[in-house]
Amino acid sequence: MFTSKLVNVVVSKRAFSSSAANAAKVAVLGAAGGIGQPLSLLLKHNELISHLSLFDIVNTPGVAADISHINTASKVTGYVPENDGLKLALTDADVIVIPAGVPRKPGMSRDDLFNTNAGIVRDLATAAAQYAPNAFLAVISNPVNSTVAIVSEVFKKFGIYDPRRIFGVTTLDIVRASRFVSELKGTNPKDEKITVVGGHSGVTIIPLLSQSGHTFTDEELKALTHRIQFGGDEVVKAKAGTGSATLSMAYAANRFTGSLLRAIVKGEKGVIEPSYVKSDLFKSDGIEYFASNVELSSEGVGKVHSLGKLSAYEKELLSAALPELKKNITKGADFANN
Ligand SMILES: NC(=O)C1=CN([C@@H]2O[C@H](COP(=O)(O)OP(=O)(O)OC[C@H]3O[C@@H](n4cnc5c(N)ncnc54)[C@H](O)[C@@H]3O)[C@@H](O)[C@H]2O)C=CC1
Ligand SMILES: O=C([O-])CC(=O)C(=O)O
Repeated sequence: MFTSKLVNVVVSKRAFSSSAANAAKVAVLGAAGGIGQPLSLLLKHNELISHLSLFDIVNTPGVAADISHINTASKVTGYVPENDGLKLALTDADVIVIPAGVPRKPGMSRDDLFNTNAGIVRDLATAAAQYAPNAFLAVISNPVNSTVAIVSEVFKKFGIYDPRRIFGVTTLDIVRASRFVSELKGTNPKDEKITVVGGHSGVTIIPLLSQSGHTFTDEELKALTHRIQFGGDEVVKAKAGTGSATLSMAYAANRFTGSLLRAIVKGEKGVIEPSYVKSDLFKSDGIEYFASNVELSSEGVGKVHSLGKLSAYEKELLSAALPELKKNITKGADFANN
């Protein structure tokens, strides 16, 4: 009796992680940056994380030492490239979150970051493929519409591609949308469930406000849609050359990572987190990745939800988004394959 109980415990504990029984090793790449630091701070509070592994090209030992004093159970380690730092940071990681790369300055588009960030993401994805081929990977680095394609192509080259494990983090668009709608309607943003689909830049961000349960005048609809699509620009402008959204992004990435961990570590069902993933929704238009509501499972992407009924206005937004999205995806895939 006693022995068999013990065996059961051991078996169920082994079912999940390579690094710990019922908690995960999470690696943050770009952990000393504007997003990386507050994100790591928030992740330190997550009891589903046993080991928080922080990597950046600079300053990570200090960030890790600082965060490691917080009295939650997880272990925190910090690495820089010297002495096999990236390999050590990634080995046995269950989840990899990537906020590495340069942010926008006023006047730039997310695509203007491609020249710098594409190479950074390709190199980090290459290391992930080598040292943590079974990990789930969440890309924050912009342009997300392209960087997800880069990671996917790198993983294909290594023969380890599993589209259920790769996510572009678009949570901030949903966070903003619920906040902006609540400001207009005088509601609690926590109660607002606004669906945002497409990609993560300008016109590729498509809020489905017709599904929000609210009614809007045409003027309100246009203003809200524009604000959700260009919310990132508001922050870039206000920060006046010192960067883009970091704190709200850390909040959003923490929410996304937390949802993913609930699905993959605890096997929780019905966790829906919108994200930019391999999707068949617009396959016939030649579009490989698309953000929509995604039901997470123990394998990562479970069910990709379809868009539901769109208004005439939303159909127009979709028509404007698809060609841009296709261009961004092709650019990323071509980069990784050349
Ligand atoms: N998906 C989204 O919704 C959002 C994405 N972003 C994007 O996130 C990225 C990071 O933004 P911030 O944290 O504000 O920038 P940041 O410049 O403050 O931090 C970036 C960090 O990446 C590090 N880094 C650079 N090359 C690296 C490499 N090869 N390996 C590891 N680390 C490396 C830098 O040392 C730095 O600490 C940007 O591309 C930005 O556009 C920002 C906000 C929202
Ligand atoms: O606007 C930017 O460059 C950063 C970003 O992706 C966002 O805030 O949504």
